[in-house]
Amino acid sequence: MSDLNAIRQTINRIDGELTRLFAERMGCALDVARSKLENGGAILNREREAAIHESLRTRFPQELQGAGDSFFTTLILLSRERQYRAFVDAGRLPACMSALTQAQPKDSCAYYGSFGSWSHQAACKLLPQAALQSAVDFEQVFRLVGSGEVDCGVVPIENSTAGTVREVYDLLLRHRLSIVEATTLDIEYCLVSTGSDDTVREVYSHPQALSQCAAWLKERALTPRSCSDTAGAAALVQERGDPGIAALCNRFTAEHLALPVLHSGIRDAASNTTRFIRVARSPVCGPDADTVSVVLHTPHERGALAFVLDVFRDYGVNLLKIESRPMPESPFTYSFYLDFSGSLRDKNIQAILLQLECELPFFKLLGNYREL
Ligand SMILES: C=C(O[C@@H]1C=C(C(=O)O)C=C[C@H]1O)C(=O)O
Repeated sequence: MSDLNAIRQTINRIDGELTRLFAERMGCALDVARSKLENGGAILNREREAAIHESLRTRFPQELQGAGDSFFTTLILLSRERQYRAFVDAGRLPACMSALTQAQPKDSCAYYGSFGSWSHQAACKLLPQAALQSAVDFEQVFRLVGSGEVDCGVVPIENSTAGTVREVYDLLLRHRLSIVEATTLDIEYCLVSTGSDDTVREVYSHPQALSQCAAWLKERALTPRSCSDTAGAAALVQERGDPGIAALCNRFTAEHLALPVLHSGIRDAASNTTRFIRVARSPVCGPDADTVSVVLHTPHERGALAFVLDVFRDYGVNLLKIESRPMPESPFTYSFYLDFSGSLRDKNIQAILLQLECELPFFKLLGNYREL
């Protein structure tokens, strides 16, 4: 036991020396940052880092080379993070913030689906005063906003039961739109039909709605049939007047079309919510914005994603979501979509954006917004 105490005392002494050396090295990093600010130059210098690693590797005993390399990788990462903070303190803001606008019009808004769809409901909640316009698919919402025909658009991005709306993520990457607001709706469905429980065999709705009620439908041996959106499905049921078919739609649509409701409150999970985003042509950073969304590519090398996660840990930023999508033009490589807590007004967030923007092969700010 006394041996253990003695060893721990030695460890404490070493930690003390390391602490002093660490602070001294970080001070040097700050001096380097000041020099780079004065004379120009990027913070990341891969050649210099490779040379440091190379020269130190041979100085570690064989069995410590891997750990030693990781130790210096972390040390140098902390040194660069210190420098990005110094850059931000000196007024160097990330390029992705240059497009930020204070306010933008929101008089007109396109939403996905027919009148009465969940996206329509979300648009009514976010913009009760705006002139709303229906769009046949997600892409059309993005096109209407991008071309300036409408000020903004509302689309679903994620459901707590069925998961991510993948097409919307892909559109966010392809189009130059920003997320400016988000909201969640509690989702449950009505089964509407001109027939009855005895006659209905097929149920029409949007694939997401069908998947959120898949068990309910299966239990009753009802065949799911996909169509463009929930409100469109209800309109189809009304048009056809076929007692063999029904639709899953929201109560607003059922009442609007005055369709008989055979069942209500339908959803497989006890809680079922969908998040919607409002997209516009330029990013904003309102005083109450608390969520940042970005999309990035990492190099195809060992530890590339771990680097991104380490950066978030080091800056003390809380990651809310990470989603990956394949990049069809380069098979088996991925775009990563990250949501995290924070505001672009915060210097810590500015520094993390500056670092990711400078150090990754691709980085795009998708928006800074608040969930209403
Ligand atoms: C300190 C510098 O900046 C960065 C950090 C390094 C480090 O901490 O050793 C090395 C190279 C750069 O990526 C530098 O350029 O020397």
